[in-house]
Amino acid sequence: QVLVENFYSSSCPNVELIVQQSVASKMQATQTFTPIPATLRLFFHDCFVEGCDGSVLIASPNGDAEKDAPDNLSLAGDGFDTVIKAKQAVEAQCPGIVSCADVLAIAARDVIVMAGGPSFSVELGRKDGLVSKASRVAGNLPEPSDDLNKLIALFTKNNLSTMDLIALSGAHSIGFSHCSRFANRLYSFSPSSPIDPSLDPNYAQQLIQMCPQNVDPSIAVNIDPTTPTTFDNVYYQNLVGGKGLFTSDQELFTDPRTQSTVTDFANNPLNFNAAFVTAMRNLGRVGVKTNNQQGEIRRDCTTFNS
Ligand code: HEM
Ligand SMILES: [Ca+2]
Repeated sequence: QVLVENFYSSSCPNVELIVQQSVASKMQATQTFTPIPATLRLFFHDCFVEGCDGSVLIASPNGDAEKDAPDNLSLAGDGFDTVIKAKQAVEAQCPGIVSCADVLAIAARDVIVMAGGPSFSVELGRKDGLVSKASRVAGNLPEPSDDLNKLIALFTKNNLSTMDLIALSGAHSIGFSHCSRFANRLYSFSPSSPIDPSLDPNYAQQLIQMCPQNVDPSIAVNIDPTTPTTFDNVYYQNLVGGKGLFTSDQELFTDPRTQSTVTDFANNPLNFNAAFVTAMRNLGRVGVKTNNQQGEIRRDCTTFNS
C-alpha cells in the first residue's frame, strides 16, 4: 500500500540512472530549457487528477484523454516527450517492471536538480492508472486567478498542507506562462483599478509591454522575472516585491495566513529547499495505486496495455 525508495532495487537496480541519463540526452537534443519546467509541471498535473498514476500521459485518438482537457492543453510537449523517452530507455533494460508514474516522478526530481534545485530521494512503487478522461479534469487543477481559500481547499482535498502549497508554488521559480493566464491583472482587474494594485508598478508595465492586449496567444513570458532558469528561492523574494505573476502566487504574500512563510523562504533558501523536498514527497503520494486491481505497469506510457 505504501511507496518505498528502494522499490526496484532488485528488479531494476539502475532505473534512476537510466532515467537521469535519458533526461540529460533529451536536454542535449532540444538545446533549450523547456523540458525542465515542462516535466515538473506534468508531474503536478498528473498527481492532481486521478493521483500520481501517469493518467496525464495517455493519448487518445478521439481527443478525449486527460491531456486533451482545456486545463492541460498548455502542458508543453517536451515534458511528455521527456517521460516517454525515459520510459523507453527503462523498458530496454527492465521490460514490464517500472511504471510510467514512477518514471515521471524520477524525471521530475532530475529536472529540479538540473535547474539547480535540491536533490532528494524519490519514493517508488506506483502503478499506472486505467482511467484517463478529459471530463475528469475540470475543478481538480488550480487556476491562476484562484485566491488562497480556493488553493487551500484544493490542496487539502489532496492531503496537502498549506505549507506544501506554499513550498510547491516555488516550482514557479522556473518556466513560462502564456499572457492570457494573467492578462486580467493588467487590463481588467477591477472597475476602479484596471491594474492589480498588488503588482509592483514597474513589473506591471514590463508585463504590459510583453503582453499587449490582443497579443499572439502563443507568446509566453518567464514566470520568475529575475532568475527564470534557476530553481531557487528568488520566487519568494519576487512575491515580497510584488512580482508574483499569477494572483495565486501573489496571494501567498498578500494573505496574512501565509505571508510569514513566504518571507521566511525569501530569506532562508535552505528552509525553502527542505519544505520543497517534503512537499514533493507528499505530492508524489497523492492518490497512488499500488496493487494490480487498481493499475498496471504500462509498456508504452501513451496507451493502456491490452
Ligand atoms: C498553486 C497553484 C498553481 C497554479 C494556479 C498554477 C498555474 C500555472 C499556470 C497558469 C501556468 C502557465 C501555463 C501556461 O500558460 O503555459 C503554470 C506554469 C507552471 N507551473 Fe504552475 N500552478 C500552480 C502550482 C504548481 C505546482 C504545484 C507546480 C509543480 C510542483 C507547478 C509547476 C509549474 C511549472 C514548472 C510551470 C512552467 C511550465 C512550462 O514552462 O512549461 N505549478 N502554472
Ligand atoms: Ca494522474
